[in-house]
Amino acid sequence: MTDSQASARYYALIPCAGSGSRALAPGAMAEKSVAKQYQNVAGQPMVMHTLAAFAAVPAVRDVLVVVAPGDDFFEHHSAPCVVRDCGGDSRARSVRNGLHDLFEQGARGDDWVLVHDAARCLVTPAQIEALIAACRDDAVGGLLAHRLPDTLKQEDGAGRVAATLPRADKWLAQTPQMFRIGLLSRALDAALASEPDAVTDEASAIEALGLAPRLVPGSALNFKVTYPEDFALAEQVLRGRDQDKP
Ligand SMILES: Nc1ccn([C@@H]2O[C@H](COP(=O)(O)OP(=O)(O)OP(=O)(O)O)[C@@H](O)[C@H]2O)c(=O)n1
Ligand SMILES: C[C@](O)(CO)[C@H](O)COP(=O)(O)O
Repeated sequence: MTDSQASARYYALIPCAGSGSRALAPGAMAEKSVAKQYQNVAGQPMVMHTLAAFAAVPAVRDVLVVVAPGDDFFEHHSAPCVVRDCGGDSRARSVRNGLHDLFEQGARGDDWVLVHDAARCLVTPAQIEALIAACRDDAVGGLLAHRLPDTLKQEDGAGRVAATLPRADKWLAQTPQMFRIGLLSRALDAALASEPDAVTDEASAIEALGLAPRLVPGSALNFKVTYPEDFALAEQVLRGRDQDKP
């Protein structure tokens, strides 16, 4: 093990500044709805489950949650994290702003950051630890991902199938995504300056530098709560885990 591997520090950064527009029930008004990540799932606001998973990973020294400007949720909820209201108008901008904050807190460029969606509340400590174990000696870093389980269709633009695509090499990107803070910060700055709409996750910014992040098998259950029906599924999984506890 090199000196830098031995002294590596791991931060978690949780982008939590979205609104969850796709999660609204039909007819619901966005301005009257609680943001998706704060809705109750299995007895707690969704983000609290996410934070509990990271709090159970001893390697993670600090968790930074990036919320939208003016968001006062954490003034009423106590959680083991630092909260900054530097969220941006896209996920990538929220993450980039959070990385700047980590530097201000004393993080170094060669420290690792695990970026994880607040809305991916089913992640487990074991999955986070598996990602760290797989990437800690990697020159680039990597992400949890899930092999595509279904046949993949391309649409013709009119609601019909244009083609069936090969899927053996296709994965669904999940989070956490783990990269060195300095590298990720440079990658996001460059991606946001050139193709801001294409940078939907951290790995895509790293890929744009010509690097190949490692794919680490996650789980179908580490899904992002995105659509209205996802809440019930997340609730069932979390309640099932509670029942399994001794
Ligand atoms: N400007 C934004 C947009 C999203 N996120 C966060 O990024 C994660 C993944 O985003 P997703 O859930 O896909 O996006 P939302 O914007 O919340 O939902 P939607 O696209 O349906 O409006 C979420 O934890 C969300 O809070 C963020 O921090 N800043
Ligand atoms: C980062 C991400 O969770 C990977 O699947 C996802 O891309 C975030 O959601 P979005 O809809 O792209 O904002």
